[in-house]
Amino acid sequence: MKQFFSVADVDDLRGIVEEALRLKKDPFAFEDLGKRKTLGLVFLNPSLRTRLSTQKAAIQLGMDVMVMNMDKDGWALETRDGVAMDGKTVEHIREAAAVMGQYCDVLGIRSFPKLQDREEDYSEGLFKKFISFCGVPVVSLESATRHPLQSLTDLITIREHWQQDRKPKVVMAWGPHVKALPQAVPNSFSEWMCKAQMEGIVDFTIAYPQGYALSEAFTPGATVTNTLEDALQGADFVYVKNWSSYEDYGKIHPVSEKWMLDNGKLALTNQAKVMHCLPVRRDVELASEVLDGPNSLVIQEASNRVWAAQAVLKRMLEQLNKR
Ligand SMILES: NCCC[C@H](NC(=O)CCC(=O)O)C(=O)O
Ligand SMILES: NC(=O)OP(=O)(O)O
Repeated sequence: MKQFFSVADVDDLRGIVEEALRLKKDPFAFEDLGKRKTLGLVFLNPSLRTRLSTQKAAIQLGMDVMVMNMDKDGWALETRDGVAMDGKTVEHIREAAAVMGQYCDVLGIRSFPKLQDREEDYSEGLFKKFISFCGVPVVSLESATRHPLQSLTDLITIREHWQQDRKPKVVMAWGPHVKALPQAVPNSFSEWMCKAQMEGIVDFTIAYPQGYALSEAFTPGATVTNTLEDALQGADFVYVKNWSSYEDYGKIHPVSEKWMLDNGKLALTNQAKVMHCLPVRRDVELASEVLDGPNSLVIQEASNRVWAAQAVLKRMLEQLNKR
């Protein structure tokens, strides 16, 4: 694996999930694979889970890890080409990425969308430039439009909690929030679930209020509804997430119906397990009675971030060692 940016970088969905679950059973089975290899994690935005789980995964593979909080500790980064840097930016991504590629064998980068210009965000310009200038394999730690380590984790978590013969009904349900959030997590979850649906692993439904449709590029084959109660009927997993409007890009539309998942709404499901990528705003996005209740998987889900990252890094190291 040379990059991990989207579901398209994985050619065997079932295979990578089983690989991650084997690593969970035997975390140090490949502790020499990453010996004398360095992982660099570059953050342009905050992170708890991605930062710690990816470090832990790398350490368990024997790698050394360096973390750069570019937003706080780095020079102000210029990403545009063809501009004289006579303003606030100090260093161009061309040099910054190339230099980090000299120090590291694998790099990860987190860069959220600005939510101002849809075309700019959805072009993934910063991520693509980082890949082309650093010259080493790159793992997305959440880009403008996707969060593949989270989505792989989510598929692993569903697989782990589903032992029945029939396919589980997985519902991604929009939840309220106080501010405009990216579409990266829901785009990515949908992209992974649509592929899983095509491979006969799940049935996938998305529920959101009017005005919150995602880009159709991320939802091929998904069942879509604007009624939360309809979606929840018979659900085996409910994946709660807020996102801002894609159509009216980055905006929040007032929603009159109650969209926060609480125990009353959860009762409509097939005793569904409840998932969320975290961080979550309690009693805004998701009721604390659900988060603290027996159906919540959020902590196991966060725990599984380690195995998703370890499976991805293992594949990258195997590719590097072939050279
Ligand atoms: N990495 C997981 C989610 C990150 C981000 N959430 C946030 O920015 C939450 C911010 C807040 O609640 O103020 C998102 O939704 O894409
Ligand atoms: N779920 C997730 O990516 O969490 P962090 O933003 O804390 O890394």
